[in-house]
Amino acid sequence: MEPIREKAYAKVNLSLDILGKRQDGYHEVSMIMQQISLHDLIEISTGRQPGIKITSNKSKLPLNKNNLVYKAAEKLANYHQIHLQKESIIIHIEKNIPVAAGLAGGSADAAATFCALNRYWKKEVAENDLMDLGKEIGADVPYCLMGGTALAEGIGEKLTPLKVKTPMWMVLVKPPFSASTAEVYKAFSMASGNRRPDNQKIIEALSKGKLATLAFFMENVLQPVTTSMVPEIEKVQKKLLEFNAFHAMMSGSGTTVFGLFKTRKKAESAYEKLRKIYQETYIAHTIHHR
Ligand SMILES: C[C@](O)(CO)[C@H](O)COP(=O)(O)OP(=O)(O)OC[C@H]1O[C@@H](n2ccc(N)nc2=O)[C@H](O)[C@@H]1O
Ligand SMILES: Nc1ncnc2c1ncn2[C@@H]1O[C@H](COP(=O)(O)OP(=O)(O)OP(=O)(O)O)[C@@H](O)[C@H]1O
Repeated sequence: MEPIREKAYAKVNLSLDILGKRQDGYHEVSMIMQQISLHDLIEISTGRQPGIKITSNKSKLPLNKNNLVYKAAEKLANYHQIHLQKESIIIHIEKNIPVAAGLAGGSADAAATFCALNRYWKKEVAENDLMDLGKEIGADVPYCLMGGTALAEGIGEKLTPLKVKTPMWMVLVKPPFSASTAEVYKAFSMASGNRRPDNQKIIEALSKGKLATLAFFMENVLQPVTTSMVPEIEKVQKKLLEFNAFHAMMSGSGTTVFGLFKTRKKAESAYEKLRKIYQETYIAHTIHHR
């Protein structure tokens, strides 16, 4: 049988606002999510030994139960009442998305695993049920299942798809330091007075293709928090702007910074310069389903 392949696309946060903290420690957010062409590849094939085996081209990735792909397989098997120990499946993760970078690489892999395994087992799951299973794995997983451009509220699971008039090119730079999402949220203070995004204005700007307005209202309230841990973020942002990005901002809890460009040519020119300075530099465009 031919292996089943599914692309797992990364995301960037065009905005990230925090509205409050819940009893369970999670934060109420309001953020605009954008899927991008940078992707991992999930490949399912039949193995020889019983159980699930995870392999990857990236040596540092956990290949055990801590991998979000394993958690996704476990949850989906449970839902379909399939006994994983009686299966013999190899899940290969071709990792291209930088790890612990604010680009939801692990969440995207989990979402793609759901889709690939449903095809492998020839099963279907109602969209709502799949979203609920995803939420149990991570706050970004429901969005990764939906893709495209969306407003994400609640802890990130309440999704509204958005219209975008103009696709965009971007260059992403992951400084050689990471930050833990949990630690960044923990260090955030509601009283910080950090600059906040105006999501309604961003939504309008996206639908009309008004890039200057979009740039004016984009903010990530976690950026100053992560920057205090990894000062390199500010340097990268300045470099992206110096190389003609019309806006540059940190994605998610960081540490990746992305710069938006008016043309593919401008993005390519910045990419060529930045990759000589930072090893983890990527070029991508936005992905739109509707
Ligand atoms: C930073 C973002 O990537 C922005 O899109 C997400 O908000 C985080 O999504 P994620 O990594 O899928 O998050 P999870 O794996 O569910 O949670 C990781 C940790 O981040 C914190 N967390 C996450 C989401 C949220 N709305 N509030 C939080 O406080 C919690 O401490 C949690 O223990
Ligand atoms: N399939 C996977 N891909 C990447 N990381 C994984 C995976 N499974 C588990 N992890 C672990 O999860 C942690 C976070 O990885 P991930 O790349 O998803 O972070 P992130 O891009 O910051 O996500 P987010 O933007 O959702 O906060 C890493 O420390 C890694 O060891």
